[in-house]
Amino acid sequence: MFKIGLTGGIASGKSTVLTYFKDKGIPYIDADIVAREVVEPGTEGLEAIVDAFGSNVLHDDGTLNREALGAIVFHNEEKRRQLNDCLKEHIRNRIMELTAHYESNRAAVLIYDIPLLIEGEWYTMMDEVWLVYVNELTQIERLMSRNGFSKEDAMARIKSQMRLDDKRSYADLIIDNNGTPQALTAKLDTIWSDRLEPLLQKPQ
Ligand SMILES: CC(C)(COP(=O)(O)OP(=O)(O)OC[C@H]1O[C@@H](n2cnc3c(N)ncnc32)[C@H](O)[C@@H]1O)[C@@H](O)C(=O)NCCC(=O)NCCS
Ligand SMILES: Nc1ncnc2c1ncn2[C@@H]1O[C@H](COP(=O)(O)OP(=O)(O)OP(=O)(O)O)[C@@H](O)[C@H]1O
Repeated sequence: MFKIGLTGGIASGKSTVLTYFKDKGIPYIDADIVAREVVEPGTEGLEAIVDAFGSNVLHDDGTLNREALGAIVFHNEEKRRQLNDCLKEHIRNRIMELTAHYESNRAAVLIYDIPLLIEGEWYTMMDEVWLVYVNELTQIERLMSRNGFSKEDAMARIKSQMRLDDKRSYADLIIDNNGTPQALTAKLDTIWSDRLEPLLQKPQ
């Protein structure tokens, strides 16, 4: 199974790229979805968060108050590390479990959408790393408009990740997403026919 690690920075366009390949029927693992699963009520992940941050990061119904936790961790490096420590093992276990599932289903290709692929050293288990790249100005604008964040909040989230420029040297393929959605689709059409279709046609 050929493993592709799709990464980028917050709001650089990973989900948009993933949607293109999902629509083609390629199996995928979305780390943001996994990160939500491991904090559902009753999980060890949520328990660890409450131990570390207190019950004021919960809604009245016991679910995680993501806004409250985000406001803490994206403005405080140490708290963010603490959160990562609470969840990293649970996220890793679930991703490895899903990987085993796709291996046993004899998938030819698996795409991993992992925002912290480089920071979390996931790139070492990938056959290729694909980086969805935008310049910082575009990233700030798209993040502000998608999430309704102030410039300060957008910057705080961007600064909590490795600079996109520093991620470039880890990438086997850089997908520049500074242009229009149509320009992105044209690039993905080429990647599909030049890189993915040949992998899918290889005998298993
Ligand atoms: C802090 C939380 C509750 C905020 O939730 P919120 O709904 O506002 O954001 P969401 O989960 O949709 O994440 C949006 C983006 O933020 C970035 N991000 C998330 N967590 C982190 C982190 N710990 N460090 C740096 N960037 C992060 C990613 O680019 C992600 O795509 C949430 O992000 C979280 O639980 N983070 C810890 C888990 C994690 O590390 N996830 C990253 C995927 S492995
Ligand atoms: N080429 C483009 N032109 C204009 N807007 C775009 C383009 N590509 C993506 N967007 C928009 O930018 C925002 C961020 O894109 P997307 O959600 O795909 O990023 P992401 O990297 O998955 O973000 P996150 O790390 O937060 O999950 C979305 O609102 C999306 O619709």
